[in-house]
Amino acid sequence: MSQPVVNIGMVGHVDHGKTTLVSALSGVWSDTHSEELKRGISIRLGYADCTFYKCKNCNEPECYCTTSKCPTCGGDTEEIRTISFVDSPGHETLMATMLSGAAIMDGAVLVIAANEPCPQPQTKEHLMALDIIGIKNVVIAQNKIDIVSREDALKHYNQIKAFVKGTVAENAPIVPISAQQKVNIDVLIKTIEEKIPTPKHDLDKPVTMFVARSFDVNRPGTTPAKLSGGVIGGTISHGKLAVKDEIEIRPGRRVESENRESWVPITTTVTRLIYGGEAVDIATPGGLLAVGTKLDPAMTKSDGMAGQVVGKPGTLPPVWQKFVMKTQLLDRVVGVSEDEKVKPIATSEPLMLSVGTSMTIGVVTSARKDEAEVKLKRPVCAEVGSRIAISRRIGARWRLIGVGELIG
Ligand SMILES: Nc1nc2c(ncn2[C@@H]2O[C@H](COP(=O)(O)OP(=O)(O)OP(=O)(O)O)[C@@H](O)[C@H]2O)c(=O)[nH]1
Repeated sequence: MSQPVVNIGMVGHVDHGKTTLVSALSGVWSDTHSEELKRGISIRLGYADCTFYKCKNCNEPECYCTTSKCPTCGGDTEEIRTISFVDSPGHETLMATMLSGAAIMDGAVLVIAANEPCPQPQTKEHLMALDIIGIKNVVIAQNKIDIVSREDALKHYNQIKAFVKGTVAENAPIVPISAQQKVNIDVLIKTIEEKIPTPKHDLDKPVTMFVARSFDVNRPGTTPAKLSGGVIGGTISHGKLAVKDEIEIRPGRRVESENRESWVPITTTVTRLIYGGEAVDIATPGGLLAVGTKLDPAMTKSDGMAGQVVGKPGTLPPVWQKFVMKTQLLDRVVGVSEDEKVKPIATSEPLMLSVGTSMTIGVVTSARKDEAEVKLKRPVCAEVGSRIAISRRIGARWRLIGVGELIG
């Protein structure tokens, strides 16, 4: 397997088949967290790498697969590219996790099960999140066609068409599949190849990596072999990282002294770089990377470092404890059964802000017409101009209400 070059998100309503599809494409379960197995829903972001191949013999019709020998004719294939799938949870309470995953997606597969009317609430909410974060390359997988009649599948297809009208997915191709029975997976691969290109990466800029997960080395089954020390997982957005590099992690760790808190950047050394279980000496953008470090595993366990940003010392963007953002609110709150109107942002209200892979609560200290000043519970490391997904607590849940831009 070569190094992955693109991250593709699996998004959509709970139980519509995202994890099953990642498994059908990659041959592995993207997440085997014990709590998730018990509850039967994805709780954290799942990851899996998958190499796509094209058969050299079966040209009519073109044959795509995930194995180096063609499953149809047994002939040789050529490798196209390796993809990292980011499997997001579809449950409504886990929207923040979905948003932090969306920050590292270059494109997305919106999975919509054909045996339920479309749209379901998180089908809407996830599509809106892609729109807000600016993910334009979307493919729709109309899943579970094995359990509906042809007539119902067509009716459902038309529901999808009506639902995506006027959204970022208006022209997204819709591929009917069965992830469980592995039907039409080759067509889905071909469509992903056509619709979700590899982004252009700048290798000359100083390296920036967004941390989406982190582990201690003791988590069974998931930590690549031969790693010691704390492991951070995420994606490089530009630049390169090499084994033995000195790195800085920001905002870093919280320090409290004389009742005042501050955040101190962490420095450490890269000991291993691993893509999909394989060690490399140099890591480049695209794909999900595990970085072995000399950090104390207690710091990295249970996603403790998620939301941090990694770079060479002295090169990372500023850390903000408060900032002003330009805001643009949605007309209606999506993701609830009855859409309701979005009220303006008010002074003193808490908002959940997703900036890159970081999620933080920001209390509004001043609300103006299209701007809000917020004081953050946890600081973020971000460039001026970064996009911010804004959620508000409505009932018992955080709901996406708009998008912001960090202006200073
Ligand atoms: N009949 C049928 N069942 C499917 C298909 N794909 C998935 N399923 C089943 O649907 C259920 C949910 O599948 P998951 O892959 O866990 O769904 P998910 O979207 O990842 O769920 P969350 O991550 O919790 O939101 C499981 O019982 C799967 O076996 C399919 O193509 N056909």
